[in-house]
Amino acid sequence: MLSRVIHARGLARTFRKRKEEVHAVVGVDLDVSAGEIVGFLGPNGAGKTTTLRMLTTLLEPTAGTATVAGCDLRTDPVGVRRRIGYVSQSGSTAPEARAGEEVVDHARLYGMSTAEATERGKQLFSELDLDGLWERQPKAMSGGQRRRLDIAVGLIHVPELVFLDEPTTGLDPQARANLWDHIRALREERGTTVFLTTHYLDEADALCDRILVIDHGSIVAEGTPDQLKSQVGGDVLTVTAERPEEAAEVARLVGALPGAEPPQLVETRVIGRVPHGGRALVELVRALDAAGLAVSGIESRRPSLDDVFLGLTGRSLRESGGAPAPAPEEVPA
Ligand SMILES: Nc1ncnc2c1ncn2[C@@H]1O[C@H](COP(=O)(O)OP(=O)(O)OP(=O)(O)O)[C@@H](O)[C@H]1O
Repeated sequence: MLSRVIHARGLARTFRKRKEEVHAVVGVDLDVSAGEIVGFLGPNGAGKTTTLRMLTTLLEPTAGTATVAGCDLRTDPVGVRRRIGYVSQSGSTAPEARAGEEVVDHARLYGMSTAEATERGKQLFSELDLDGLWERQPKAMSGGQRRRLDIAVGLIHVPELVFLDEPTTGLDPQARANLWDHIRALREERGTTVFLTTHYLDEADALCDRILVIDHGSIVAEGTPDQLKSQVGGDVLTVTAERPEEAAEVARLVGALPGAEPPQLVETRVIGRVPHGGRALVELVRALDAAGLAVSGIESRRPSLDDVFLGLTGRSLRESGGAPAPAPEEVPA
């Protein structure tokens, strides 16, 4: 069995603001194995950053226990800090400093010599596509370069586990995909364990081996992206009636498909859930034909992580600032 790099039980944090109590995290259990890339997904205010700040010793839990990188969070926070890297949402580099100096200064805090830190820093710059930027000030870098510099700072002391808080927020799609490659390379080439928070469903889907979904301070689901999607069950069927007055009849036929759940009708669009999209499509086309009903579009798609999220939290991640789910394939009728 792979060794466990994070093992947390009942981790909780309550904030007290004047007389009000905010239960930001209420009893989180989580396990992360060595070499995993785990995504921590949740809407705004769900408790992601608070959990991360507890696991990285920046915030004391109100309750619960955890070992992180083999050290107890409460009794050996210094041991935890030595073994982990943490890249916060805002990053940690001063805009006026020289990039290389920032990295070396950070390494010196961990007891590395300047020579050792420079060598390792230059190697990291090369791995993270920052060649030629050693003397550059962060304020004169692109958003993607600055984010990769934050990651270089977080990795300079060769941590076995790195926490990334929303690593790609604010980056353009190309810079995001580029950073995903670098995060994958960390695991492939160094065996680094990565625990990251994200708002982006496509990021969690493309990058993470496993996803934990947090809402209102508790973990409400976990699994591989495919496992989570299969929890929703079946396929999503969308049919658009050509004539508005026939939409209700189209909905009736969709609802009558074997194993179908009652469909939703949104203007002329009928959205249903069926156990097997492919089979249902064939039956539906026949039934529509026999009833003389015209449709302008008909599609079947696998549930997206957004469908999972909607089912679990009653909110769409898209509404809470996430990226749109990939577009479904349209099958012209
Ligand atoms: N220092 C604090 N004092 C009081 N309440 C806080 C504090 N920090 C966080 N909270 C509250 O705790 C809850 C969880 O916040 P947290 O930042 O962990 O959420 P999040 O999932 O990281 O959100 P986001 O995606 O917006 O970053 C929120 O209701 C937030 O307002």
